[in-house]
Amino acid sequence: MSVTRVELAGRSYEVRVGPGLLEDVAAQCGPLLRKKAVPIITDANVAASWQEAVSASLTAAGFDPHFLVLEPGEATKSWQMLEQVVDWLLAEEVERGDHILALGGGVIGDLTGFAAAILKRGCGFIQLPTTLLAQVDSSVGGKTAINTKAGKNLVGAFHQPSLVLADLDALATLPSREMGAGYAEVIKYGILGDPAFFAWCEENGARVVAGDREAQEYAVDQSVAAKARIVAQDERETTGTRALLNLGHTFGHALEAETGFSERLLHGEAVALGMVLAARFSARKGYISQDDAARICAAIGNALLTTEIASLDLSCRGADLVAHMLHDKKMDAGTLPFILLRGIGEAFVDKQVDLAEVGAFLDEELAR
Ligand SMILES: NC(=O)c1ccc[n+]([C@@H]2O[C@H](COP(=O)([O-])OP(=O)(O)OC[C@H]3O[C@@H](n4cnc5c(N)ncnc54)[C@H](O)[C@@H]3O)[C@@H](O)[C@H]2O)c1
Ligand SMILES: O=C(O)C(=O)C[C@@H](O)[C@H](O)[C@H](O)COP(=O)(O)O
Ligand SMILES: [Zn+2]
Repeated sequence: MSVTRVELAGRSYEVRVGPGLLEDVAAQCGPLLRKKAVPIITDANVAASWQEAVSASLTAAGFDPHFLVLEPGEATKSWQMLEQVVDWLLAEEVERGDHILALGGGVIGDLTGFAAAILKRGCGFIQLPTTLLAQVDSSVGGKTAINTKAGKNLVGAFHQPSLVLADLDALATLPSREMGAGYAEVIKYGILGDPAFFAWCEENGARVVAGDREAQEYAVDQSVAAKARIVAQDERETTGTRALLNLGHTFGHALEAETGFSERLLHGEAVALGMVLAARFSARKGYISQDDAARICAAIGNALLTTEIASLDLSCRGADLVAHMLHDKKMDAGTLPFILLRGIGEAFVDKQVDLAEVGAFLDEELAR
């Protein structure tokens, strides 16, 4: 098992990565569980594969696990589900000093984390991420949120977990499309800040997605270390450092909104397309070479991810995607900062982007 600490004044916590962590959840969570009853939020797909193991570990240690099993999918990050979760936690008599367990992917982690942030003005929670995406990204760093009609993650809070247990065994039951989507957030760390890791991804990305355990372990460890470093520097995205983790997301969230937050386009798939667009737009602006943009597209495509928005068959124009972007949380006094690239491993925040130019660029991409 490897351990990375997310260093935050007074609220540091461990991210443990390794096999067998869900089967050992009772011992791993140890003193964080103060009461016999343990509230656990999960979804039906995760429950089918992992509820029994988690339940057995807790029961054997004298705990009484109580599960709330939700519908899988992005639509679960909603006001309605938040209300259901909060009402259930209140009925469970969860107190501020208690910990709620989030067993699942980013949807369950973001929703449970937000419920924990607002329940009794803030109680504890533990992330048990079961997707590649959640292990490398969403379980670490304390961004929690739900979606609203206006867009992605628009209501939420920064609320850090007390512990993250990333069990590599969980990846064995993950559908391959979800593995590809998670891989987008892995290669993101290379593209935004680590050319050596990007080169490793070029060589090994296909192995990660195909389920090679050694490659997955390396990818998760490197990603968690990168995210922990950035979050420790800029927890609340105020200095610009954490904003780099939004590489591909301004384009990506607009694509998710346009496709109705549906199965048509998963978050990671949208981020993959968004990073391709950020790379091509950076090349168009002369910030990076066409060769580097092509290298980024090829590395993303190698992991079986779609790299052309034209393949989505959207019936919209560039300006419609730009309209979605105006809800981006990075909007600042009428300008929208974009995360662009000066090179592979050199992302930066560009506050001078002309949205009309973005619209025209997207019209070309939609027609490619
Ligand atoms: N908070 C953050 O920093 C952050 C970072 C990245 C993404 N996100 C959010 O995360 C969400 C996407 O997360 P995701 O990709 O994990 O999606 P998800 O939570 O919807 O999980 C993907 C699918 O895999 C299933 N699943 C999960 N684990 C499984 C397992 N081990 N075996 C079998 N099936 C399993 C789920 O039921 C679901 O159908 C988006 O809402 C995105 O906005 C948040
Ligand atoms: O942790 C961060 O910071 C990120 O930006 C990680 C992203 O992968 C994640 O999708 C995040 O939720 C997007 O941030 P948002 O602030 O645009 O919702
Ligand atoms: Zn993301």
